[in-house]
Amino acid sequence: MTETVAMHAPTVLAGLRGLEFAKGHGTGNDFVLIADAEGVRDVTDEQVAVLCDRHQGIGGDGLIRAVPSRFLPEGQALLETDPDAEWFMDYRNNDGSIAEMCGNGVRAFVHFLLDSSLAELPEGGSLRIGTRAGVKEVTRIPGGYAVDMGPWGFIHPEEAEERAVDSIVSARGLEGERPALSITMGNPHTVLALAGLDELSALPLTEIPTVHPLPPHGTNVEFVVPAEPLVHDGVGRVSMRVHERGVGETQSCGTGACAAAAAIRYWAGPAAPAQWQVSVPGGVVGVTFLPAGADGEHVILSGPATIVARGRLG
Ligand SMILES: N[C@@H](CCC[C@H](N)C(=O)O)C(=O)O
Repeated sequence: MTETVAMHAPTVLAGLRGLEFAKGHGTGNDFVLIADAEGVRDVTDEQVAVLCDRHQGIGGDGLIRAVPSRFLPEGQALLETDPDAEWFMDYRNNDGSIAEMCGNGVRAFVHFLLDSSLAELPEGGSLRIGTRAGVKEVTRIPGGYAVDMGPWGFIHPEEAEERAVDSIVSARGLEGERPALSITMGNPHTVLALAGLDELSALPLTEIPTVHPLPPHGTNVEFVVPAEPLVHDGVGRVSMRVHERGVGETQSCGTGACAAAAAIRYWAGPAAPAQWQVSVPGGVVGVTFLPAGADGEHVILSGPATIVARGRLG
């Protein structure tokens, strides 16, 4: 569906008058997307926050600017070793803060490039996309996109390897402090397992959970419940809700789903499968762990991406 939306932009948006945008999502994780082919639309933190506001703006969990890598210092650095990374995903959380990576966002980003005729991609073909967490290869698959998210890692490797948990989380509505594991997917995540789906659905997630020790740049927090049985037809299954850094609760988090699967798989031990299905309030995403290479175990995230509307700022 394509429709035109006219906004009465407050003063803060005055400089963006006439800017074309799209609204898209991946499993309910929603974004305002803008194309900046000339590298001239450096949206301020305040403008991001207003555009993403669900009452005074367009509304979204984040804003994504599609800009040629050559216009950003971070992008130029990537082009030196990866000249195919023509486009850069400039991702911002809905409070205006910068995040290194967004798994649902990078699928929506590629879908937006195709929908805007800024790139072409046959099914089975791939694009290399610059992000603040390095270049990600995005492959078009039936019904969506599969992203090589790069290797996962522990944020506190010594503690994680010694005790299988490395931090403590408390959250409103959750009884007591719970052990957790902090994992990087380029951006930070802290994963804790709950007793069951009742406990998961009862969480209000209206306040930022407390994590100790807090990773240096804050963290996204994933509350997960492994399915029973955990593995069905060779696929591991987990339900997840997330409180995102710089956003609040979202319907889905792609990097969070990868971190959740990595934690549950680590806790389950060496017999755990490589393929996982992560159910989130906004749908289901797939997570697959590739055999370990020189830089660790790469994680493939797969799922849909949709553009629901296009418009122009008034
Ligand atoms: N929803 C995203 C993650 C977005 C960034 C996150 N809030 C952070 O600050 O790290 C995803 O799909 O990965």
